[in-house]
Amino acid sequence: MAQPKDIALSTQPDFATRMSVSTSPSAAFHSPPSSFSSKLPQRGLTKQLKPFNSKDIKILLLENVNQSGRNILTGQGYQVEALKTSLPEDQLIEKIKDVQVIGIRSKTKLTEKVLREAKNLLVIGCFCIGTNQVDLEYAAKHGIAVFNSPFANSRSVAELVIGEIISLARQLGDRSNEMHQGTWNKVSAKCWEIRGKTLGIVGYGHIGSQLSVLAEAMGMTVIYYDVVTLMGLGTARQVPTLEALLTEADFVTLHVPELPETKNMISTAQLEKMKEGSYLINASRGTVVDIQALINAMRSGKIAGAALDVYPNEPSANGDYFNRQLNQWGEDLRSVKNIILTPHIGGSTEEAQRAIGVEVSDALVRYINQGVTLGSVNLPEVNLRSLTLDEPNYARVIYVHHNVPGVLRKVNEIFGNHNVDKQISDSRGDVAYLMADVSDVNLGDMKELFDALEALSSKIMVRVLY
Ligand SMILES: NC(=O)c1ccc[n+]([C@@H]2O[C@H](COP(=O)([O-])OP(=O)(O)OC[C@H]3O[C@@H](n4cnc5c(N)ncnc54)[C@H](O)[C@@H]3O)[C@@H](O)[C@H]2O)c1
Ligand SMILES: O=C(O)[C@H](O)COP(=O)(O)O
Repeated sequence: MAQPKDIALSTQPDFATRMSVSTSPSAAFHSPPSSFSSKLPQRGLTKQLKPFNSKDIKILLLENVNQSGRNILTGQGYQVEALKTSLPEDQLIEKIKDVQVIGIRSKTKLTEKVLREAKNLLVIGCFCIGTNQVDLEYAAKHGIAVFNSPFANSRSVAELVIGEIISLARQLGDRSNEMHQGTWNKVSAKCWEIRGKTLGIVGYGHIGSQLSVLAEAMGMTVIYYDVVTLMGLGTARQVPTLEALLTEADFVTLHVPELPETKNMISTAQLEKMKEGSYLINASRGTVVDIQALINAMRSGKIAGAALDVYPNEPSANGDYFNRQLNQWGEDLRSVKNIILTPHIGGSTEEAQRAIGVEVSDALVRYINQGVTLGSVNLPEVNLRSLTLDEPNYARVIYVHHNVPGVLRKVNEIFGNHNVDKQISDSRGDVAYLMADVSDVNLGDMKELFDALEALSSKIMVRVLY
């Protein structure tokens, strides 16, 4: 049976040692889980936990998750099935029934309909930044944690956009296509340096702010619009409205999440506000730009160039799928001049994929083996110091429950005469997460605790690890 070893020393070096990736500014506000902090004094060596009502941990990885991540998961003894593509809904529903863990990227849609069938699912790993493809609320209400990698591909996206700004300003795509057709077409008309031009960044988060620094280093003036008031890096300046940004920028680049408010954020009215002969770049989500409106604006000459990395409908696998069947404007878009079309490769670099593989797999392992939710995007972030080999008869009880009055009293009644060595509880909206380490328990005690918690009306999910 491929299970986490009963009581084993963790042989994984810590994340920061294996991959020198940067940490999110917000990460500094959390204490690191103790499995990260091998240099801190510990009472004993960390014990790897497993469920008392033991089942194999089966994991389905879709969309070609990087080998770095697969190695960590198989190294834990989990059963891992890895596929290169995403799956059509009917096949996904069949496969997801069987697994405790699913790893996806941006294509796999984990809707309520799919998740309803995922009766064994404990946790979802999004091996990417975006989590819009998952019904986060449904998952939370069913005790399914969701993790992502919030910034490991930000630099890759920012670098791609820098390349596109220069390529659009110099019409590189068209010149290269012409040469591939055997045509020598040496022109300077409407080809520009980017020095001294204004870059307008919509969404000044992880990617937008990275891009800001790179663009300024190349002599661009940077302005940005964000719904949150944020300090600009370097001499970048926040503008109060999207309209102010559109009227001032020579290049507009979009780095907002997919939300109802960002759907068609750039459509005919916004394109009309943009400067004559300006450029538009979208490497965020396909729903953010009204593509038919963009085609019209480019045909009229209002917009001099565009780069798109994302589309409302994207195919689940590589192949000749970018056509009218996928998106009805497909062929029109392909016929426009000075438009760079890329197949959602903003985060597709070796560096980013390797780092994401490690970061998300580490989060999954911590969650599966220890119940730690640090970094979860849909459950409260809860951490409890790891159990050690000095604590052999302990059980870690995890109780995910509806956030209603009176639950803690009932839970503590169930703990009854046991000694609760440490306990923590937090809530996020309607869902609360409690973790407690109980000492001096045997397998029979664990079953009793499990059954009693299962019977509570507030229960969403119970796990007992030892
Ligand atoms: N093309 C790719 O391969 C690729 C790779 C990574 C991320 N992405 C996409 O890029 C998006 C941005 O990534 P990030 O890491 O910078 O995200 P982030 O969360 O760090 O930053 C997003 C910013 O957008 C702002 N924002 C939200 N709604 C807004 C609105 N209506 N108007 C203006 N600003 C708004 C937020 O306040 C935040 O500052 C992701 O959500 C993802 O969809 C694409
Ligand atoms: O959300 C993301 O990180 C990007 O859109 C990249 O998605 P991908 O991993 O599917 O390329």
